[in-house]
Amino acid sequence: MSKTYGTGSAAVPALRDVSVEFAAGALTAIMGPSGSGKSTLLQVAAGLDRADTGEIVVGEVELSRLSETRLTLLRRTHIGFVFQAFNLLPALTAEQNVSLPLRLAGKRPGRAAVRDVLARVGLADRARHRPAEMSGGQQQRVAIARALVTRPAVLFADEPTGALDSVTGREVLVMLRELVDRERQTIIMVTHDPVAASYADRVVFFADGRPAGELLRPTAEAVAARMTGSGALAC
Ligand SMILES: Nc1ncnc2c1ncn2[C@@H]1O[C@H](COP(=O)(O)OP(=O)(O)OP(=O)(O)O)[C@@H](O)[C@H]1O
Repeated sequence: MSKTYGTGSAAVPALRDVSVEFAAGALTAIMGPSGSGKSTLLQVAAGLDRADTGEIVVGEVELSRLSETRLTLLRRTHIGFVFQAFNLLPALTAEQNVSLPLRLAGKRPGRAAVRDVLARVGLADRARHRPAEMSGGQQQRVAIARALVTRPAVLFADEPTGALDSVTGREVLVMLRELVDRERQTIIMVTHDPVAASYADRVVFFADGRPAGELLRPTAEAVAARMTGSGALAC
């Protein structure tokens, strides 16, 4: 797929003839310098934005042929998205924030299902708390629970630990890893942090709007070496 922002002399090619696959049931990290196209890839792959050319296939469904209405429906049911800024509604409790996607999809959220997903992210005892009453790590876990409540095929996460200190960030990463190991949840995560990337099964490096190498079963050291250029032989 390709994606260019703007036109004429203001055109910025963000993705250039990208061809990349992400395995189901695995945690994949995407890394690369600022402006290399990571967020654009995530937005396009999640159906939040459209590619100019090419195909995006999630499971069996090809997104680029879908109408806006069908794409919105598919996003609500098959795709979860977590952002760096947790984007929770401050007036709502954890439970109410988590049930929001079900309400938007016109479903009546069952309390048991909502409690279950909060338990899966380790927040069974925080259901009645509002975001301001929780730590950053807990708020991000509520955001992840909200993304998981529709049981999406893919969870996309754009720098999910970017706003967290290293200890709470670690808790979120352990939880993402457990979702993959225990439930075979498919997760695709953009990160700048080699430690965060080391929780992944595979790291795909982006440069100038294209994949530029990968590491399997990465260690933080190997990722850092690859990013500074000294690990060119490692990928
Ligand atoms: N809405 C937009 N309008 C115009 N150009 C954009 C827009 N969004 C991104 N770009 C440009 O597209 C290119 C890729 O941006 P993108 O945000 O995907 O990179 P990134 O790798 O996620 O960067 P970062 O690590 O800084 O978040 C950059 O040159 C950026 O300036």
